[in-house]
Amino acid sequence: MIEVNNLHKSFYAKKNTVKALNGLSFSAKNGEITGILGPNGAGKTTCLRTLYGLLSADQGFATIDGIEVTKDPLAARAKLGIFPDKFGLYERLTAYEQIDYFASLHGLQGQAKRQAIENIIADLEMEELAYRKTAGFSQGQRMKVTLAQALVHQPQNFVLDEPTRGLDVMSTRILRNYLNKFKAKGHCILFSSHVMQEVAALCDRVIIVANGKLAAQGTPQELCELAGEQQLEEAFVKLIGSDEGVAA
Ligand SMILES: Nc1ncnc2c1ncn2[C@@H]1O[C@H](COP(=O)(O)OP(=O)(O)OP(=O)(O)O)[C@@H](O)[C@H]1O
Repeated sequence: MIEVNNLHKSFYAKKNTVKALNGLSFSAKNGEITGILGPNGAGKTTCLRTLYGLLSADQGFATIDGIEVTKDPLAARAKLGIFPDKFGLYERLTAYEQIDYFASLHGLQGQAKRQAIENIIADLEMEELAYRKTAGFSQGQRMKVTLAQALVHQPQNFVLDEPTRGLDVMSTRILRNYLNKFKAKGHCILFSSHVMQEVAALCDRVIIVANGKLAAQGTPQELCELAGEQQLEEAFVKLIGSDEGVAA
């Protein structure tokens, strides 16, 4: 379970200050896929970076399975898989070596590590990719390696930032199927998006963020009812009070 409590974060430039988070609070439960939906610049990535421990909030806190991220970052990260917005692969490594590296960073060793790597490779049906260097991999292949390295330590919680950006239909379907399988095992999944169809198709609950704070939350159907609209896109525009930065 992931909880975000009254997060505030400002970025200071020479002439102006950007308030990226302005008192954002929500929770994402086990056995559910929760989507953070918001227009460009709403604060989604800033919120996720705070969860990973890459940014520290000016005020408020985030917890992963009850562990406060800033108080015990290593323990919190052990319970978290991260799928970042850019796939940073080490192109001279094979897919196996890449996954092995992340498994080691999470403290896995020896036979337990080998077993964990083999399990995730089998789970993602990437046996044919495993011993190839990742240089030249397609976006879909890179996505699989990124998923494998995020989940090799079998975290309870999985956070993804704009996971389907740049993926074709087949890769998007593979990712969605995998997230549904992961959810069925009782894991907590939180992902950010500004793509309506993706959120409507995948999410049990939606957190709508605008101007760094919660604008509304609920199931896609509840949000439509709240806004008196049939489509999530229309409901979203009504609930944030603008259509700026919205992607269909
Ligand atoms: N490192 C930074 N330095 C200065 N400003 C930043 C920094 N990171 C984010 N911001 C600003 O904070 C605000 C929120 O940005 P953030 O990336 O969290 O939004 P987002 O909802 O993820 O947007 P998008 O959908 O476009 O990715 C934006 O105005 C952005 O320009």
